[in-house]
Amino acid sequence: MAFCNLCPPTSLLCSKLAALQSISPEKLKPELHFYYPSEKWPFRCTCLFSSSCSLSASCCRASMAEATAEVLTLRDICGGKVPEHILKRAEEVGYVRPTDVQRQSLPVLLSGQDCVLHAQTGSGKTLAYLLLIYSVINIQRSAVQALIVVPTRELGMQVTKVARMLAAKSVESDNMQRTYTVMSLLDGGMLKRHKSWLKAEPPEIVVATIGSLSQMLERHVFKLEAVRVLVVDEVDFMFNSSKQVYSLRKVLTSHSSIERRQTVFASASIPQHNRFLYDCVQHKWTKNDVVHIHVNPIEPMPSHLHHSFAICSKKERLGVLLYLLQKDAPRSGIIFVSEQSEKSKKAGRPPSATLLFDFLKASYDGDLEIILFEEDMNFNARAASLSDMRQRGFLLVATDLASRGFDLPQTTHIYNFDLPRTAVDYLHRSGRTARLPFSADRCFVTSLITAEEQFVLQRYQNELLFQCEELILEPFAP
Ligand SMILES: Nc1ncnc2c1ncn2[C@@H]1O[C@H](COP(=O)(O)OP(=O)(O)OP(=O)(O)O)[C@@H](O)[C@H]1O
Repeated sequence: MAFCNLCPPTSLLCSKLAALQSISPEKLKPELHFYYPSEKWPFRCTCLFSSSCSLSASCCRASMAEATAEVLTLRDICGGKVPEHILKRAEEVGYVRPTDVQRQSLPVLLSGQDCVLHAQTGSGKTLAYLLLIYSVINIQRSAVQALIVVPTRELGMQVTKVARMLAAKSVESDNMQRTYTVMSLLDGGMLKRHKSWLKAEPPEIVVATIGSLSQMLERHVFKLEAVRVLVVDEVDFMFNSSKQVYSLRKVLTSHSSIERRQTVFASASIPQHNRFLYDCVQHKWTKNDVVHIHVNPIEPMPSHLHHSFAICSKKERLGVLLYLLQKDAPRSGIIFVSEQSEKSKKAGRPPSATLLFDFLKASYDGDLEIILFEEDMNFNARAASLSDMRQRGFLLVATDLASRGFDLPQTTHIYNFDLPRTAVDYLHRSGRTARLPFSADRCFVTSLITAEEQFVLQRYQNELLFQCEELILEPFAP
């Protein structure tokens, strides 16, 4: 039985399936028979992930996903490549079974190829790229070896937390106990202190917002020459942001080179992804053979989300929201409000998030803590809000600043008090709920819209392929 060394899961899968007599070929998808047609099934499978494989890679992956879903663990996929203490720690915190994106991407990532991870919100992309990072860094080398670029301070804090949690156990190296160090280089942070730290004892992993990272690179505080993995999370947002795109391009092409590093881009939304992949190669953001791991392309939204809308006038909205909060009794919820316009700022009006927050403070009589999170708050106030959210049930009033990257798995309800500006924003707001990968519990997204906005919501439904049900509010009169 010869297996391609690029596809360790294949050999494992075969031996596991062989051992597990209970799984018969009939239980698997028909495409799989095509690859395993012989009587000796499953021993004929060889190089499903190999680049020399003549069969369609995506087809292979889809079939593999079906089969591996039943038997493989994260340890099966990563064992021998990701250090044992990291895998143990992952298991201790409950990461045993791989999610779809982890199952499909890890073999490719661990084989060293550049990747675009394109999978639903809450699908576990962070763990996928962190396991890759821990598989390549060398604890004996004192240099920044992995860099994760994120769009916001809050997402950076979260990624840092997961990275540190995985590296919590120390390893023995040169007769010393060492742990991997993870530095967060985030806007609003103590850059002076970080500067000394970077010079004295460079961490193996840096998680950075592009503003702070660029400052450090321009001042030659550190270089990216030893970086072996470069991840850009929420990549579509970063390339779309006029403030971030210039610096990001510089990091990708001037400060480091594709030849020396493995590049990973991640997001739940990559509009016009074929064009993006073309640009990746053309602009040398990735190598030519970058792999697009697209999980659930025909279902961009998590399936156990229930979407609804209530039609009401702008004046009625506060009353309707209060009514819905009482009726739904969320475990925790996020209420999204539009960002304040420049015109309204100039006129000296308070942001609508603050107005709604004040209203709920005065009128909501449920058990949840009302918390505010918006652009105008300083970084300390934002951090305080985040820590409040982690401690008890909450109703968070937020702008789209909270629509990407926040991982608060206890959130059961999302309310769009203002309709998001784009379908992509709708997707990311909705993705702040349904964040327990193996749970079938239903979570809810409700939009409060005027009759005129109904066609906008319909457009989002067409684009994101989901159904939205109308809530009939009668006999309630807000
Ligand atoms: N293998 C796993 N087993 C159990 N839970 C997991 C696993 N992988 C990830 N999770 C959990 O799933 C949740 C979502 O993961 P993560 O934040 O990585 O999603 P994401 O794909 O980056 O989402 P987004 O695009 O919204 O940022 C987290 O709470 C994480 O702890």
